[in-house]
Amino acid sequence: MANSVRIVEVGPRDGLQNVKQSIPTLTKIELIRRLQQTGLNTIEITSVVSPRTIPQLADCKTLLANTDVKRIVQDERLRAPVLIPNVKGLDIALENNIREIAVFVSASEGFSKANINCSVQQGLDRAKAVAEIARQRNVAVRGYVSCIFSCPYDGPTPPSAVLNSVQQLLAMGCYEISLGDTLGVGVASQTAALIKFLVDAGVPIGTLAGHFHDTYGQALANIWAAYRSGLRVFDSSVGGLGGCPYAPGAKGNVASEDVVYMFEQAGINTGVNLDRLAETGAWISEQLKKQNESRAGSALLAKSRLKSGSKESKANTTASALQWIPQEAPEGLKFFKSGTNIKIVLDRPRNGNALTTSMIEMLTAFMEKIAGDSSITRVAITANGKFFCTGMDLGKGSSPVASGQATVDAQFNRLTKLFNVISNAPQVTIACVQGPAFGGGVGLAFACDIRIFSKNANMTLSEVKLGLCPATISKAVIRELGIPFSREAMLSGRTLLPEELARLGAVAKVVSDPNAALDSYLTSLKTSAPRASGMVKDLIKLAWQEGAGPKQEEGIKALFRQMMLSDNVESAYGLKEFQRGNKKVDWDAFALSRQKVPSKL
Ligand SMILES: CC(C)(COP(=O)([O-])OP(=O)([O-])OC[C@H]1O[C@@H](n2cnc3c(N)ncnc32)[C@H](O)[C@@H]1OP(=O)([O-])[O-])[C@@H](O)C(=O)NCCC(=O)NCCSC(=O)C[C@@](C)(O)CC(=O)[O-]
Repeated sequence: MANSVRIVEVGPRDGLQNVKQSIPTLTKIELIRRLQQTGLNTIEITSVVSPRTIPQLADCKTLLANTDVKRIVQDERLRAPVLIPNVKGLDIALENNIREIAVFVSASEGFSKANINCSVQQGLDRAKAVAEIARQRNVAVRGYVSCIFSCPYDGPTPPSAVLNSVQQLLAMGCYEISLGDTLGVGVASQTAALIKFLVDAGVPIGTLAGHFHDTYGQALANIWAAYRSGLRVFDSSVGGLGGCPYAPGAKGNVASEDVVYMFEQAGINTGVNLDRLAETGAWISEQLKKQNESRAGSALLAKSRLKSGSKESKANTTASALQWIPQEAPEGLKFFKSGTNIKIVLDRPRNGNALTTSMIEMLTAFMEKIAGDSSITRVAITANGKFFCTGMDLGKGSSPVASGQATVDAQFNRLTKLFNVISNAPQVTIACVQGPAFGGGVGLAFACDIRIFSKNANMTLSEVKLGLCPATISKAVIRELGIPFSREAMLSGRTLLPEELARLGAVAKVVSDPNAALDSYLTSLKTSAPRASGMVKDLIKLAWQEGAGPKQEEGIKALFRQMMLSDNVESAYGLKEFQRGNKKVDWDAFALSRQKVPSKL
């Protein structure tokens, strides 16, 4: 037996089309982007359908026109089929340079009539018209046959009916036929028997794929039986997204995480990063406010939370432990959300979390994105591994040091933008420094409003030892440490210890468990009103930038007016709560209740 299989991820199409609530296009695009980062090499991205037939995919044109989706579709390593019902849909796909499509037919008359309002043969003729044009345009075509075991209208499906559809789809040029147990009623013995029937009738085993739904909990057993019968391609849906329109409340597609787990545990390679897939399943389930239907995904995430050690697990057992939901994870970074809090984790531990060009840009873009999101009130920055951050990437071939003028200017702009966007964030920013920081890493921590330090963390403004100077970070460093201390620290390049930084007031807490301390600090800030916190930040900025001048006076007056005037909903609410005896207002609940535009996270 070959020891690898190909997983065809159908979540963004088959999964989402069965979800009841409306899903923002950006969420769909983000799902596709995350799936691509798991190593999956086939992702069915959408279906070009009439908005009336499938309202959930009404935004297919917008999605296909999106630049991120276009880039993903053109990625040579990826198959990104789009399901096409007719020639009109194909035209739209071709306009968007789709390189692969899928056509679909039913093996049973009743389902064909109900699903696409025509007979099986008419459906096959329609698929043929689409496939022929696609083939002429060098577009690969995949075929689906639904109701391989049973039809909700006609009952059991004869294997000969499946064979007829498979043979016609192959004849029209489909390179692969996915056999769909649409109702999820089949069992392993039926799966093996059907595959044998098809192969005995001359269907090459290498052209078949399995598409199993989990209505009766049989999907994995069917997949394993199909694998043992020689199939090497399986459709599945991340987080078990989807459902069965004929069995309300029943589970839909088998979860991709469960399939990957099963094969990888059996030593059969899927090429998929299961941890990333599990995080994606949890993320999309959270976005859709639904239960994560993947058992393997849920179990792996629970285990990794425990494993991430005494630190996180201990934190999670304390009263103030926060539940962090994974969000985007661009290279070298991980973003999490918990209520109105965001946690950014530098995640390039092998290189001490040194800041690559892409990390700086992604971090800046993320901070810019959340700056306008009134439902986010705090942002924490922390890191994985031994170091918090070893500063600018100094690696051979990746460092912009000793380059041409344009590269140097671009790096200056990049770093300046990053430190500015953090310094000017409307949210309260907290650096949770879990290990030593160097150069730009020190800048990152000092660009934040507040710092929590692990006992083994420290800071080194090491630039001078490398023949460099702490240029772009100096604004934030001098602001927080003051001129005499900064001068000595920068000139000596010595290690600054947590206690001396705490004595200066530059570090709020020195703790043995920084993750737990971060969670509990964030929880304690629930009683600080978000707009008032923004005003505090403005006051500090006025003192620092306009110290004792007329502009400081004017700025303070403007802020005073803002807080006192009757149209300040926050102070009006705070006062009302105080007068009714509530001394601990939950400002997170207030922020979420006032959110007008849905959060993009
Ligand atoms: C951190 C220790 C003490 C660990 O010292 P160690 O424990 O002996 O470990 P190591 O030196 O073997 O480092 C572990 C891995 O991290 C990598 N690494 C580590 N740092 C970086 C880095 N910056 N860029 C790229 N890679 C880095 C290092 O190359 C190695 O990777 P491997 O060789 O195993 O593949 C040592 O590696 C070290 O001294 N690193 C340099 C730290 C430093 O001086 N950073 C300042 C950078 S300059 C800067 O940030 C300029 C800026 C932004 O401030 C200018 C401005 O303000 O405008």
